[in-house]
Amino acid sequence: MHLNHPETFPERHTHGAGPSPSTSGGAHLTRPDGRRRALRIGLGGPVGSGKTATVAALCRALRADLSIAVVTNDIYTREDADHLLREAVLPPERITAVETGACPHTAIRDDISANLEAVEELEDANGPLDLILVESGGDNLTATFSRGLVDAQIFVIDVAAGDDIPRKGGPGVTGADLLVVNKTDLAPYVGSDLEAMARDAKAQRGDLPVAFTSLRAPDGVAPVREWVRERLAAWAAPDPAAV
Ligand SMILES: Nc1nc2c(ncn2[C@@H]2O[C@H](COP(=O)(O)OP(=O)(O)OP(=O)(O)O)[C@@H](O)[C@H]2O)c(=O)[nH]1
Repeated sequence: MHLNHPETFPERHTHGAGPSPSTSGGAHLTRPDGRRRALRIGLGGPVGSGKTATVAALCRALRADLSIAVVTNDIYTREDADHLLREAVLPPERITAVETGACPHTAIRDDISANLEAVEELEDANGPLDLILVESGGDNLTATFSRGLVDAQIFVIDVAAGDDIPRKGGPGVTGADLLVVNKTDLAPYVGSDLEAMARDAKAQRGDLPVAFTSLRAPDGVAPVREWVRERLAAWAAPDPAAV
């Protein structure tokens, strides 16, 4: 148990390579060697919606072509990082766990220093990287990432938690760059209406994209993977402001 004030001193555990100097703020787009830094994508959403499963599936789907690292945020444990390590989705030195204390959202939205340091150290130790995935600890529907920490954010909800979640809105549902409605395989068992969820999401989000996924299906992460690839292509373009 960690007794530090959770909002001020999130703790961090890095595997493999030791610390290296923190060199750039979250808003800086280039590394000291002039290369563009990795695209940082945050994944947030309620407890158990499938954030870790999505991160694992993305790593498996993209690791052959891309250099990837992951930061996980858990309240008092390092369960998500341990899960990713057990599943061997990436080498250990590419996975860092931040322990956030009581309020997971503060470490990705308010005091982002531990997460920023983690992404910078991952890139310094393993870099140059193409992509860093930052997984939030499971939180409520209001958890969103600071734009100083990530360049784009994915909000993951699941159909088993109720098909009225898109209708209720909230900053994650309305404002995330990609809304993922996961566990579509469970819809028939829990009586969730996927078409109504799609309609409600459209009403809340306008033209912002929505991906329906079942990670139980072969290549079920495909719509998210394709969205990430589009983001990466825009990031590599001469004007990354397009991301
Ligand atoms: N049926 C089904 N189960 C899924 C799917 N995606 C994830 N799960 C399961 O849902 C449970 C929670 O998934 P996680 O990926 O741990 O969820 P999380 O959002 O990371 O959870 P926290 O980190 O605790 O907030 C696990 O048992 C997963 O295997 C899916 O598409 N369909």
